[in-house]
Amino acid sequence: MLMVAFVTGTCEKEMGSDMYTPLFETRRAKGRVLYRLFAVTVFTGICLIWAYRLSHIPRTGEAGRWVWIGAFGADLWFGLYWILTQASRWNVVYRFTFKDRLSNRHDKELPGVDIFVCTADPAIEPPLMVMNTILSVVAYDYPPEKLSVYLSDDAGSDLTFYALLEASNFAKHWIPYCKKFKVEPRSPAAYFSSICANHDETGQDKQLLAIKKLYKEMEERLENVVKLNRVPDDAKLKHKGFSEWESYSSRRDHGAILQIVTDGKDPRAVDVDGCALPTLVYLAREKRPEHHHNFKAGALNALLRVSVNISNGAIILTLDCDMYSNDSLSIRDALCFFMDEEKSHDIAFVQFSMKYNNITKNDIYGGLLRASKNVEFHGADGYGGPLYVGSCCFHRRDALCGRKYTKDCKLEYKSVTSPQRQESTEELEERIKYLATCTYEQNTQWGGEMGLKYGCPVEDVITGLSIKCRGWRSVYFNPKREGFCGVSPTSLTQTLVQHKRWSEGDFQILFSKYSPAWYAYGRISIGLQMVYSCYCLWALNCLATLYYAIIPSLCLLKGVPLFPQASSPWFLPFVYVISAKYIYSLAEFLFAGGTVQGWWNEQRIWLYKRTSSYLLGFIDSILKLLGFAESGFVITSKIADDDVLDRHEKEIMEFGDSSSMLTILATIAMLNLYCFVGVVKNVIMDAGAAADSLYNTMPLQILLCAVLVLINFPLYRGLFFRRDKGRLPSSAGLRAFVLAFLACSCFNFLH
Ligand SMILES: O=c1ccn([C@@H]2O[C@H](COP(=O)(O)OP(=O)(O)O[C@H]3O[C@H](CO)[C@@H](O)[C@H](O)[C@H]3O)[C@@H](O)[C@H]2O)c(=O)[nH]1
Ligand SMILES: [Mn+2]
Repeated sequence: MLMVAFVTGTCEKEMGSDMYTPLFETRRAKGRVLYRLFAVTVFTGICLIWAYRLSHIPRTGEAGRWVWIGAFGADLWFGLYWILTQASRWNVVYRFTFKDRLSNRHDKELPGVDIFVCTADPAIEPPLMVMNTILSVVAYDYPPEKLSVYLSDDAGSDLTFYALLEASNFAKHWIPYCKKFKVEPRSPAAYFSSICANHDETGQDKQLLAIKKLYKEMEERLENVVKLNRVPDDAKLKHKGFSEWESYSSRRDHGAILQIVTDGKDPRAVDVDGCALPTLVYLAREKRPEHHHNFKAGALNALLRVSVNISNGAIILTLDCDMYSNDSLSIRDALCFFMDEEKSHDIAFVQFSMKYNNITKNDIYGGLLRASKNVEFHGADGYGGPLYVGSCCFHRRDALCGRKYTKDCKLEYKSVTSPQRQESTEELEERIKYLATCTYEQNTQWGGEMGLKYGCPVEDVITGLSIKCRGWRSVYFNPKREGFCGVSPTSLTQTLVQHKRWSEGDFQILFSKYSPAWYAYGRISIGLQMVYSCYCLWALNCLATLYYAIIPSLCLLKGVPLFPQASSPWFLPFVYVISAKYIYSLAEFLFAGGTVQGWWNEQRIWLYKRTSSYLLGFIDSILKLLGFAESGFVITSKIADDDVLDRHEKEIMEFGDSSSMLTILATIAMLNLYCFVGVVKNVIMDAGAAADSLYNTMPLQILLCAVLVLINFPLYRGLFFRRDKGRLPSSAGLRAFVLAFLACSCFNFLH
């Protein structure tokens, strides 16, 4: 193994082709045996807890029988769910690429790569941000004649088109600059802010100033256009493409607009140094009120069809508009997985990890999902591959379009040439526009067996699963320097809304044709079935979590014990399982580069997501199953006011507008505060013996209630002590008071 690792690309060539050296390597995580032993001890603890619950059910007529049965249900659920999560930790693997070998062996015959960037609303996805993403990918270190970038604009906005024209002009300066100075990252905004921070402007000073000036001018123009909400007339006259907007009536009602902004096949398309430019295409598919547009999945499918006729890249990268490339060599990394002579033939997609440039030190909204990024996806990789999460993922075109895996599925990049063309760019645009019309997909397999799946708010996860069910594998690549960098939500409401969409979508997959629970059986490994089930069951977690966040505290106030006494031997498994689980999760978090405060914040966010987003996601899914609701796609906003950003920097929780989700969270927080204060009051009034017996009979309930009060601290602060705009709205607070009071009274009345 070591030997192979040290053979460099050049040696390889000299040794001849009979000596195969892989383009990538897979290493198993260390300490797996230790982890498995640990997991077995926790499992034993869980079994003991189940045994305790079953053997101590109060008899009919005795107090607390129903709450006990409920607690058994919750413990059973948590135990079973914990077992499912073990699949993500049982078989962790890491991947490493050898890009120098790729260059030595394949540099002359690299496949075409098509990059799809999606945007949907210039008001919450600022064109300047989108253009930074576009510029970061047109500047990839890859032969320009093999690189094509497509922007799908679901808003069909001439502002975005204008921005793309501006970006294409700026690219003529930016690409040569990046290549000359080996710039990283290649999103101009990110690059400029990174060098400001480092004060490292030696050597290239003059050119840096020049390119920065060009960028600032572009930035100003784009910001002006957005502010005025219209494109200046002189710009409209300069490019014939704007005439397409003459028949445009609204973002939900317009014809297909296809504009090849830079045609890589045109010899005049060169940068300031005279080098060829990558192809750059703008597409706003047709939208009509009477046709459902299927959100991002519909947009990507239109791009899949249109791009066949323009560049037909064998490899496709899908990107959200807020995820810029952070490493100009990522395409080459991905190709190491697709072009290895022996191990690549069944790899359908390579999901890259991503980082976020707006996450604060202690990550108050848990946006990083550290465990998923650094452990669970590696674990999924060990069983056949990670989920496709929509962005930062390289696909084989044929697999994404519905091809089944068979033994002869080696990537045929040499025979897939980009279409030869006799016609002019305009003629081509006119000829293939119909591929992006509303009616094109009628009576076809698109959205079903072909392309991205329709009807699910997480089109990405279900599409990835269906690809796997057709026999393919995927790979998770999490390099030291992340390949992509994006924006994470900066308010609690946004985080909760995003997770509602995810949990709802994942839950629906469980009941879809591609259910990981039954359809996938025999098609993917059992380990991977478990991994997928974990995500699909996020929503259902709401029930047991709500139970734990409410009932034990109410019982505490009433003096009904739900857990063993401190002196009982049954106390031990509870203490062991709880501490083992949390100490392990803290260790995992710290190991993945987090802080203790960050871990605490993440626990809070899990509680909030489970009790609000997942609950509503669960309810909506049931309504949808019964045919009462339709699934939507609430786009996450990528902008925020200055004072919101300021609070974000200071890690002050931003509650935002009064949504039903905030009311639920506030109700639970109030209820626990009420119970806790009630218990403290009783202890103080009774003093002595009463307090002692309380500590002995209900230590775990006291602990649970205290932790719930402690973890809700930012919420009490937002309700009682803050005056800024990001505080918890008093309407939500008022509703929470009433609801918490009602809950306590009802419980008192029933028991
Ligand atoms: O009708 C739509 C709605 C959204 N989008 C685009 O989809 C992307 C993701 O939308 P966003 O609001 O940022 O959602 P996120 O929750 O951040 O997205 C995650 O979750 C989605 C599935 O719910 C995946 O599609 C994304 O790739 C994944 O990053 C953005 O580029 C949007 O422009 C469209 O193109 N058309
Ligand atoms: Mn996003």
